Amino acid sequence: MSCSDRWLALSIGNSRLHWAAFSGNDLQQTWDTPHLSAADVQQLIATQFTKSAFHPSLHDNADGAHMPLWIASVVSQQSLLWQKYDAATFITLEQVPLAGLYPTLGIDRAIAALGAIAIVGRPVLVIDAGTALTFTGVDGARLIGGAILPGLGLQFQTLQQATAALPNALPAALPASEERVAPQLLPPRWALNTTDAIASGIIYTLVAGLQAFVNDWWQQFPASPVLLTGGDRDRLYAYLTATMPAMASKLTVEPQLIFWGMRSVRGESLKAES
Ligand SMILES: Nc1ncnc2c1ncn2[C@@H]1O[C@H](COP(=O)(O)OP(=O)(O)O)[C@@H](O)[C@H]1O
Ligand SMILES: CC(C)(COP(=O)(O)O)[C@@H](O)C(=O)NCCC(=O)O
Ligand SMILES: [K+]
Repeated sequence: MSCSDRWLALSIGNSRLHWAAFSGNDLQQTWDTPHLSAADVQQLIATQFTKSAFHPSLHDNADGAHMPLWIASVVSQQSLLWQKYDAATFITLEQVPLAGLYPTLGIDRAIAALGAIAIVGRPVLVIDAGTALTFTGVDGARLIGGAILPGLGLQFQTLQQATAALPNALPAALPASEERVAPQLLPPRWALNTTDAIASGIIYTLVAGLQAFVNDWWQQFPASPVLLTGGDRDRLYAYLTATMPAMASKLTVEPQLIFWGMRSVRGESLKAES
């Protein structure tokens, strides 16, 4: 692969930015950053992403050509900052080859569904445990539909913000090695202190709701793969494993769905050009 095959994928979510460095179709690195200021973006463009604080894999990006940047954003204030970058491509729903998309569907959901199709085929259900938690189901080449609710972090935050006496009781994340096998991370359902009571209410309700959506999906599409992605995927998977191990064992955690989807969109777009 020559340097000119390198490109960046940027998925702009409501909490943060998700980056991937590709060489052609090979995903080489992924990392997350906070949302950027206009000055940050200008500097990244001016230095062609080689700024030391940015990402080590890009330090040798010095071949002169502007690094292609494919952007999928659900936060317009953040994507607008890249509008003057001549090597940026903004992915829109028109570039997603699925029928039944409605105009206000989040591009992240459409692209994650494409990514899921690319790796496991269809029908497939994507659960994105991000700022919002979303269900997005596709069959054949059509969006079946989905649902949106406050994500795990947001449920804890909003309860704290809207009440006078409640703390933010989001349990600390476990070290990665322990995350998938840690039943002790669950609070008792019938809690006897405030922190546990909040965690119990949010977590047991969330996993019960998730089970209801997944079971309904499997009634319509028996044995369809169900993929779990987003920043809270490991935490949620740990809760599911602890509460409903049989269901959890049939779900697949896939951190990079959005990038597989962006790779598909780019591939189709390059094919159409040539
Ligand atoms: N470093 C982090 N910064 C922000 N959120 C994080 C971080 N690590 C884990 N999370 C969890 O990820 C969730 C956000 O998911 P993510 O997929 O990153 O968001 P989005 O794509 O909507 O910006 C939060 O609810 C939070 O609990
Ligand atoms: C539902 C979302 C807020 C999820 O965003 P995220 O949690 O990934 O930051 C985003 O996909 C969005 O703004 N969707 C538009 C509404 C819809 O999908 O119907
Ligand atoms: K997301």
